[in-house]
Amino acid sequence: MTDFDYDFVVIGGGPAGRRAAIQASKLGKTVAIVDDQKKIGGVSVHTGTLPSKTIRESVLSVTGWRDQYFKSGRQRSGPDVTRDSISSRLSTTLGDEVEVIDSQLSRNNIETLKGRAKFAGPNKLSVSQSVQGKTTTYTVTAEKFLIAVGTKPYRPKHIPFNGSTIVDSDSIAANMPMPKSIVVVGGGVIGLEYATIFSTLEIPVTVVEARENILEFIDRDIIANFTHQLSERGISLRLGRSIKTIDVDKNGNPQVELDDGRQLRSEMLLFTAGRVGAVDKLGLEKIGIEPDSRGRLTVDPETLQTSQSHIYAAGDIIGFPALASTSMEQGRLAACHAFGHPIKSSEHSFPLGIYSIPEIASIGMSEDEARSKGMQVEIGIARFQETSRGHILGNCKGLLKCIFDLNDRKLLGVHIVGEGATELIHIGQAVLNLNGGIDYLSGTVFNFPTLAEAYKVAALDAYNRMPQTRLRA
Ligand SMILES: Cc1cc2nc3c(=O)[nH]c(=O)nc-3n(C[C@H](O)[C@H](O)[C@H](O)COP(=O)(O)OP(=O)(O)OC[C@H]3O[C@@H](n4cnc5c(N)ncnc54)[C@H](O)[C@@H]3O)c2cc1C
Ligand SMILES: NC(=O)c1ccc[n+]([C@@H]2O[C@H](COP(=O)([O-])OP(=O)(O)OC[C@H]3O[C@@H](n4cnc5c(N)ncnc54)[C@H](O)[C@@H]3O)[C@@H](O)[C@H]2O)c1
Repeated sequence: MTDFDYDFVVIGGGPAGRRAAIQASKLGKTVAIVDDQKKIGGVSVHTGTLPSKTIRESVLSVTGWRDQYFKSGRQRSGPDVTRDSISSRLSTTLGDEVEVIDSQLSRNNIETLKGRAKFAGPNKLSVSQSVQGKTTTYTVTAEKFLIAVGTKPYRPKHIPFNGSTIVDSDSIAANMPMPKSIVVVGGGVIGLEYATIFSTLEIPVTVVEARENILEFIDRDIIANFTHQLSERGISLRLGRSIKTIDVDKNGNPQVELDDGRQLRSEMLLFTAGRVGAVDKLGLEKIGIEPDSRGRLTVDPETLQTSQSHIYAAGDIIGFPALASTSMEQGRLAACHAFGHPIKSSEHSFPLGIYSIPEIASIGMSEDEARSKGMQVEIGIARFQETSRGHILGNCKGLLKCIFDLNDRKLLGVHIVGEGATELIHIGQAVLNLNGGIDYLSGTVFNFPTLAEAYKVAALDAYNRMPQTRLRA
């Protein structure tokens, strides 16, 4: 048998890589993670999930957003106070997170190798690290590998990124700007999360989205409520519009020309039109693996093996759904398969959570999807204003929508917009995945006063409209 330095080497210290490494170590394997950043954690900890959610929480707190209903106006803090508050919260939150990760890895005897990994052969990586301008390179061998290198912002060549007035989401996470106005190009998840954060700071926001609708994977009633809330706040949505040119004027301010000839001017432009796999200089040609045009890798969805059976891939690099939550589970599945403990990937629906202001969350089928499959459905809707908790919070604009199968009374989908949506969705997730339905939700007792009570209100709403013959005696 060939001697390798490690049983398993993971490239990338994000959620997929870390979960895989810990799982392999629990199975008694020798494991190393190679990561090219100063601190472990990946996009999730340093430029993506955690920074954006921490900035959001900080902005909600500094603006008194959650209390606005009871106050005559919103709190106004100067940009310096806001920026200081964000940066101190970011430094504490991310610092704590890195400490926990470091401790988990060391408790599990996982070695962390700092540097950029590149395949030098089927079982060989070269790792290069630059310290004070001097690059050192060494070789590491392993029996099996996981590619969990994640993604980076898509930066087309014709966009004049300059790191100050024309930026991507990495720049925002590194240094939260306070522009006087902002244009966000790309009304996807990242664009809308940041657009609503800026708007909460009372910064005028215009979102340009090439498609006719935003977030097409979310139920349309939820999007109607969401876009209504955005327009009430003055966020301008330019849907079905693409960018003709983006330039900077003599003051360095972005100037956008849309395909209909309209001009948009602002102090800053955030470009969030998707992400691409971080596969450049990974030496994939040395191992016969070819990425697609967006740098993503194809794997067997059951085993997470690439075309080379000893090389696995997981996380954002394999594409949809590209979430921290699903990446972790993919990493675990890959490690279990690699070391003889295959587990079946869950057939259960997973939730989506969008941390815009207000939040959106969703699980299962949308109404359109169920109807397009020819299913007979009944819909139950609860507005947060129908719950006492909504009144106590002064936050009544939320909506919870349940979709039930009219024939077997089972829950098919839940869609929520409003405070707490990303937490509330897990009640729907449990009921849906355990095959529950309208009888459970309408007959169960929820704590009072809670927003969770909206599930009961929605279930009763649907129940009252169901044809009598289908109602249980
Ligand atoms: C702004 C933003 C907000 C987000 N919010 C959410 C959210 O709220 N909820 C959610 O579930 N998901 C969210 N995501 C998505 C989430 O961050 C990703 O799904 C997750 O980070 C993917 O994890 P990963 O393990 O694939 O790799 P990543 O977290 O991308 O980490 C990959 C690591 O590998 C390193 N690397 C790359 N190439 C090499 C190489 N050759 N050698 C060594 N190291 C290398 C990278 O530098 C990085 O450290 C968000 C993403 C962004 C950008
Ligand atoms: N809460 C969460 O779970 C969360 C939060 C942020 C990011 N993420 C992850 O990050 C990934 C990337 O997010 P994203 O928002 O960058 O990508 P995305 O693919 O979700 O959205 C990009 C949007 O930009 C639009 N677009 C593309 N080119 C355009 C152009 N030239 N002009 C105008 N619009 C254009 C697309 O139509 C699309 O709606 C997501 O798919 C998601 O997996 C998740």
